[in-house]
Amino acid sequence: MTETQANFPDLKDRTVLITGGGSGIGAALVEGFVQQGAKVAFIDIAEEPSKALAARLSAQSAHPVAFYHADLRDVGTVKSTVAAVESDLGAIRVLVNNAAWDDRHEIDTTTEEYWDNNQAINLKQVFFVSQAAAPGMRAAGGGAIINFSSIVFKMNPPHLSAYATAKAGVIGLTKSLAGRFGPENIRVNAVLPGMVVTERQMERWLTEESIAKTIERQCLKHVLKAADLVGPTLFLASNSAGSITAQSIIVDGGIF
Ligand SMILES: NC(=O)c1ccc[n+]([C@@H]2O[C@H](COP(=O)([O-])OP(=O)(O)OC[C@H]3O[C@@H](n4cnc5c(N)ncnc54)[C@H](O)[C@@H]3O)[C@@H](O)[C@H]2O)c1
Repeated sequence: MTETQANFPDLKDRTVLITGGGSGIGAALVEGFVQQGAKVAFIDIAEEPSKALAARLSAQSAHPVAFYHADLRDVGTVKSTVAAVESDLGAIRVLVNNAAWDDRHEIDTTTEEYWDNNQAINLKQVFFVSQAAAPGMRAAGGGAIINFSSIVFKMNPPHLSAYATAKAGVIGLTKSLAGRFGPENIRVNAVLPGMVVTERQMERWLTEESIAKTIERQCLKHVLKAADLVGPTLFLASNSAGSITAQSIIVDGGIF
């Protein structure tokens, strides 16, 4: 794990919204922005771990960490939750679209309902959260949106067709939003993690053997942890990346 010691003074007191901030990479991002002195809000569907995280970090934060319980698949809920964040913390200047659901499925048995649900969490909400946050960013003079994609869509994954489709879509969406919002000083970039070993990944998909196989493919021979995504995300959110937009940064230890 690489710990970030970076300090981005312009992130201090900035309103930051992170989707899926209750666990895994999202929770590390919430903590990373808190350490910069930002006003951090996060949305998650998982209530208990999110409440615990917000309580733990609020105790060490310059600003209380605000958790909003919401299901991002519902566009009406997205709109009302973003409006609540703005009303409580002011215009969102940094948006990190991190929430996702990396479920595996068989092509032969995939239903229309499954497909639509998968796109709703992995792609559709990324557009609608961005749409909801953009007017406030624009009125405040600009901002940064960071969308979480994945390297997996480049790897021909046999059981992830819906997720891989959505994650490739996130790249297209990133470039389109960057084109539309650039004149308004809103930068939009994507981050593509490789294999990041989180508690959930260990519970659901990873084994010691599969981890070893991936490390073999990486140039860097260490296991990537959630904290490894914090530095690149802070950088893209900060004024240090002020001329970077419409880009994708791969954080995979050197598989691609
Ligand atoms: N972990 C990895 O190896 C890896 C690899 C490549 C890309 N990524 C991407 O990085 C991001 C974070 O990955 P992670 O492994 O921490 O993900 P995760 O699945 O562990 O966490 C995602 C968070 O989103 C929340 N969430 C899920 N559905 C929701 C909904 N309908 N409404 C609101 N919140 C919801 C979950 O409760 C969870 O807290 C994701 O976009 C993922 O696709 C992760």
